[in-house]
Amino acid sequence: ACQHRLWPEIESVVKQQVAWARTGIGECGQGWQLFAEDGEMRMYRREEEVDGMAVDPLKAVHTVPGITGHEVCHYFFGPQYRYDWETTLEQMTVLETVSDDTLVFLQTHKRIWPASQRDVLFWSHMRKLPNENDRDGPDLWTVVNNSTTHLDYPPNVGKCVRIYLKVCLLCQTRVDPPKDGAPLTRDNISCKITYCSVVNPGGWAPASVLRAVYKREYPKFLKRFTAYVVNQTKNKPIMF
Ligand SMILES: CCCCCc1ccc(-c2ccc(S(=O)(=O)CCO)cc2)cc1[C@H]1C[C@H]1c1ccccn1
Repeated sequence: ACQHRLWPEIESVVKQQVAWARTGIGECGQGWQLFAEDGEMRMYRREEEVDGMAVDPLKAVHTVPGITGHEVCHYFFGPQYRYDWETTLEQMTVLETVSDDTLVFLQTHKRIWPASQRDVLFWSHMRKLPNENDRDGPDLWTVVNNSTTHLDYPPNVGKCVRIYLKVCLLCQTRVDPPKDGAPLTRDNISCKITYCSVVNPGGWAPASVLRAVYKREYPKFLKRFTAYVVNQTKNKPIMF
């Protein structure tokens, strides 16, 4: 995979996205609005427009007991699970298997009235990262999704407007070992999740419609996805 045409871009985008995900909300400077809260989940957005279109950056943080960062990234990255948790997905195709940790997807999402239907073409890369802050702590895991091109699927040819996105899911496992030195169970682990996304809707869509869609869909997506991972892993050995 190191000699693949996408490799240089993957390297630089992953480093940039992970650094961005690691930057706390406070450090990011002002402009972040908390727009959704549910238990441990906090969702922030910043109102930004490009060519009159809302492309509001989103940053969500969540802590989920009983699962690891590797498990969260495994179920987010794997195409075989996506229809189970991605409610707005209409069609998903793996266009290219670059390597076992890098895929190219084409997805069409359900049309959201009154905007026209959207599709998105992106590479998706999953990677384990060394835990810089705590050398003997568990590693971090990340999945980065970044819009790309594919000669056979030029944008805006069919009925769908091509959107452009950059997404980073960064996961940090936390282990609280049992006092009595008993073996680890899922009661002793939790995962701190940071989900960052910037979605450019491609063609025109009213900012009010886009903002209403994001406000409704993002909290739903993160809650449904994390509940899915808890349910899929609860009777399986812990995947660190
Ligand atoms: C007028 C609406 C235009 C935008 C429609 C649209 C398209 C793609 C996407 C999207 C595509 C990929 C990702 S992901 O994180 O890489 C996971 C893999 O699927 C995430 C979100 C979102 C939305 C917007 C529905 C809104 C929405 C928001 C969160 C989740 C689902 N839907």
